[in-house]
Amino acid sequence: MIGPVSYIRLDNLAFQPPPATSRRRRHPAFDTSPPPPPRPHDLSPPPCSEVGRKGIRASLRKALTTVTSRDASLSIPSNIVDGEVKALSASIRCITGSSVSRTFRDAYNCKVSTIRPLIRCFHASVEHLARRNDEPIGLKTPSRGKFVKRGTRTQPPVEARYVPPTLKRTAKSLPDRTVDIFEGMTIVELAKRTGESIRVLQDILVNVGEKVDSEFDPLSIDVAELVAMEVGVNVRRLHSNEGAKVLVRPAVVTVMGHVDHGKTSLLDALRETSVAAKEAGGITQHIGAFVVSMPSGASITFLDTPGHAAFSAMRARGAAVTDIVVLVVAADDGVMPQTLEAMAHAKAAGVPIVVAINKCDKPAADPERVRLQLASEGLPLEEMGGDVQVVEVSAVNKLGLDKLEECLLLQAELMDLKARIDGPAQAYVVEARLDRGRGPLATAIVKAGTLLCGQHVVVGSEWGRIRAIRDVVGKLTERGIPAMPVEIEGLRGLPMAGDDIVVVDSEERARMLSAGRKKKHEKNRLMKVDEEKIDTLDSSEEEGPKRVEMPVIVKADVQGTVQAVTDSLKTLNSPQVFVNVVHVGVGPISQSDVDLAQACGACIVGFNVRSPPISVSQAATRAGIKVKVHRVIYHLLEDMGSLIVDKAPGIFETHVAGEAQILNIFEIKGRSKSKGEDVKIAGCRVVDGRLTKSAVMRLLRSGEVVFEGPCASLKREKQDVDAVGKGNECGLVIRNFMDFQIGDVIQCLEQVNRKPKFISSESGAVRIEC
Ligand SMILES: Nc1nc2c(ncn2[C@@H]2O[C@H](COP(=O)(O)OP(=O)(O)OP(=O)(O)O)[C@@H](O)[C@H]2O)c(=O)[nH]1
Repeated sequence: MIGPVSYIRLDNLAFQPPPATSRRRRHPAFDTSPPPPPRPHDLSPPPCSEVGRKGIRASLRKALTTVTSRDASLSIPSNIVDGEVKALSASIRCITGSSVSRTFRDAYNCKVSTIRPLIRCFHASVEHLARRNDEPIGLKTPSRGKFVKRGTRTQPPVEARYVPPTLKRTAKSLPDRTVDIFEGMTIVELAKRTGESIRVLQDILVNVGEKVDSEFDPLSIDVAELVAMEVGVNVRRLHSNEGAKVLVRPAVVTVMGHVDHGKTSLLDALRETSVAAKEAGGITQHIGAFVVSMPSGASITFLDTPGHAAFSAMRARGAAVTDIVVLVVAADDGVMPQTLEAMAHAKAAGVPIVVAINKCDKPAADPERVRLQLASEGLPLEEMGGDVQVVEVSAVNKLGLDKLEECLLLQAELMDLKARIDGPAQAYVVEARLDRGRGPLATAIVKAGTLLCGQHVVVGSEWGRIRAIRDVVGKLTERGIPAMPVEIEGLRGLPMAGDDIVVVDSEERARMLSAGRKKKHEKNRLMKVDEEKIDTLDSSEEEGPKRVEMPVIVKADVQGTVQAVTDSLKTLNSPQVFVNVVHVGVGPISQSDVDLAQACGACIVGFNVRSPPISVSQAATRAGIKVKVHRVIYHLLEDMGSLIVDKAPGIFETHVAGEAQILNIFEIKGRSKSKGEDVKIAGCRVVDGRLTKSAVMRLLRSGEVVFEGPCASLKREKQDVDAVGKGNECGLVIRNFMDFQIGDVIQCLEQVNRKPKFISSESGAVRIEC
């Protein structure tokens, strides 16, 4: 389970300016300082034997004091995970502007080989801390903090302190920079784009086992990606079309629109005119895409995943798979929230829209109203002088389909869609699933080049050698060409919708690139979890109740639904409960899911998967793990919503449970049980609700609160009672209060725990309201 991020503060350490001989890149904040005094002689490396004993933290502190060589209030997360030493190294780099090895070398002013034991000690200390820690994740690489200098140009800084970045800024430090890389680029070019020094890149090259003689030697695009990933930037692979054969390619089209406006019906109707239906006499289509051929010989590739989830997922990974969006709007219903959402998606992705006004056969159909609505939403329709084509169709009666196809062809022609057909393929995953017999299968759209059987590929962070390629009807084929939907077999793991497919030279390269991407992916994931936590943290801090975490494991039939379910679950995050998706996977719920759930106290959510085998269900029941399997996303969210509501601590509120009026006052001498003091009893009549003995009483006089305190005694006709209802008379004593007056009002205050509510809107959006 993820615990809160805690920090070991290394404050108040003595300021030790860097040595005069230091070759370290110095921070501007230190540039005005006088020549630093010679390095103290007592900086001898701590003995390695310290590691592993109780002095671990002290050893780390000492190592860091030495490394940073200055007053460093560096925050080191105490829950560093194994393998995250790099992140700590990054914070060292952030402070000193240099790598750990180099910082040590500079601090000791000697060769790295001489102080290697100290560096090892440092790494071992961190790793040991990581292993000892129960909280497995939650580390953030500190983003660059800033140095605050005290002192002026003439006066040397008396205090220079590294101010660690705030939690919020740290979490926002997700690597969002993307650089373009291409085959044959040099280290110099890569250094320019990534902003790293040539020297650092050369070191990384050596680490990844690549030998480059000169900084002007061309790098392969895979090596460039590996190096770029190591310095923490995202990459976009550019492929040159120079000298390649470029041909017109079919358009790839996605259908989007509001719930129930007829997306599936329209795709079904179009599919009937598709190649698959014609070739195989209407057999069930094999993969999540189909191709419609026109009499002119042109064709259109339709992606068979209506809805926004897959589209957003692809766009999030920068996969420009879709060329055109068909926006389906029901003629009777008009523009609805998800219509606008789809428009926004297409606009953000820069993808042109063709509008299909559906259900025109219905008596209540009003296509003109839809046109006006779309125009008022800023969509420049062709009929109104814009460039967005509109077609009236009826998916059920199959009317207007040929017109829609014509419009799509025209749009494709306007876009002049061309692709290189020679050379290594550039492709994107549309959908991925696990087949029992054939292993991971990915439906992909080739965007350029040719994908061949036998090629080594890296797909997202998975890799494999293509064992078989199948076309839309499941027929084996040797190659995949631009805009052709294919299913590939032979991957080692399951990729995700939107992942890119990269062809590499060898298995070794594929393994290496895949490992690099996995590492980066995991790092990003951890940072994202922190960012999500922090996003809703502010309000929870103000309101008081401590935020609890609900770990969840998501299993679904295909990768696209895994993503959709995960994204939907995140919408249920609230200041009181944080839904933490700790693991996702494709396929049925297995024993290992139950084991994981038990280890981290998670519940398991299955969507569109078979119920788990009896042995697995029994194991889950024994371990007290909640397993929820659903086929309708709304039911799943509703179910999870009630779990979240149960788990939420709620907010305690004071509630007036009853009201009484004082009619008489009795004074009894020496009656107090503890001290034998006098006691005053208020004789009251309950005028509203009820008074309970366990509650707090509030005394009001002329509407003003005079006193609040616990009830010391509540009696009815000399009998002690727990509660008195409306209309009854009673005698009441309030602890430490005797100044009753006839006519005063006594309110009975009870604490009520207000739990959050699960709210669902008409458009299907859900949320938890606190
Ligand atoms: N009369 C009429 N009904 C239609 C037409 N197209 C779809 N429908 C009906 O509208 C309902 C919803 O159609 P779907 O194709 O499931 O709509 P959808 O947009 O895919 O729905 P979601 O997948 O839930 O978002 C079904 O009952 C269809 O029969 C049409 O052209 N005319």
